Amino acid sequence: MLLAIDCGNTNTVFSIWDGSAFIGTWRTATEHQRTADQYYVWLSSLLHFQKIDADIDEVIISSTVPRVVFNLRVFSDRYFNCRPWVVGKPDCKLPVDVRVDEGTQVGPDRLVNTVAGYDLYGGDLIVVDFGTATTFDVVAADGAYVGGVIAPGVNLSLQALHEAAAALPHVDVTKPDHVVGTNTVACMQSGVFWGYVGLINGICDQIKRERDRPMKVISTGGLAPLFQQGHALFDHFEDDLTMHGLTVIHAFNKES
Ligand SMILES: Nc1ncnc2c1ncn2[C@@H]1O[C@H](COP(=O)(O)OP(=O)(O)O)[C@@H](O)[C@H]1O
Ligand SMILES: CC(C)(COP(=O)(O)O)[C@@H](O)C(=O)NCCC(=O)O
Ligand SMILES: [K+]
Repeated sequence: MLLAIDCGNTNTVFSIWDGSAFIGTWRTATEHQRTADQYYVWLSSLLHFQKIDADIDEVIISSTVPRVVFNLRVFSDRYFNCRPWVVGKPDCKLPVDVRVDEGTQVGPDRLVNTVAGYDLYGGDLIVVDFGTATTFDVVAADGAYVGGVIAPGVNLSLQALHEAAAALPHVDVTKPDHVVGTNTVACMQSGVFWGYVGLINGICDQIKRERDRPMKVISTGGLAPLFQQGHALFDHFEDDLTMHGLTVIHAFNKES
């Protein structure tokens, strides 16, 4: 069975793929100090608790945090006796072209999202991922990754307001009832929520105009449904887009 690991700047997600379905998914905070043994204690106790009998013999990793990869490699080697595929490394091939400026290290999560989006919906896509950062990834008609947009993440924007302004509290993102807020929290929520709706609309429109063709917009990440509510911002929402992409890349590397 395949263990797929998607390590973002905030959270790391582990999923086990039995060849036709994910039999379990678990999320932990991303901490580069975590050792191989700590990962194993955490994962094996969850498997035990949920009575999942997983015979893991392959591992694939996408990590936006380079420092965690070393311990995840040791984890794969020590506990599953395998060398993991690591997206972005030369021995992990991608089924699509990457057409960006020479020397650019595209975030592996963005490449994985591209592969997943193309596999599910074909080309001419914009994939929006609400992570620590909000990324827009553009997929050409032939599936190639041709660049995108990196915007500050939703929670990051709220946190930056709180940290930079003495009188602004920490608030969670939510859809406010009105655009015009009548208290501090409502004003902040409005700025971030409606600011983001404008950002998403504006960037997707500009991309479509720049590429001069209709494109589908696919969203993923925990906060995507919040923005979808009542607004036709996205054509489709895919909860586990990155995990799907990891299984596609794994299958491609096994075949070739
Ligand atoms: N369902 C959700 N509701 C509210 N916040 C969420 C939800 N899912 C994720 N988040 C928040 O969105 C941010 C990005 O999360 P995540 O997608 O795990 O980022 P990354 O992939 O960069 O690690 C985090 O601050 C996280 O707490
Ligand atoms: C843009 C990102 C920070 C997004 O990471 P995430 O929000 O998923 O943690 C990550 O994809 C990254 O570090 N990219 C490298 C630069 C690039 O993609 O061009
Ligand atoms: K991500």
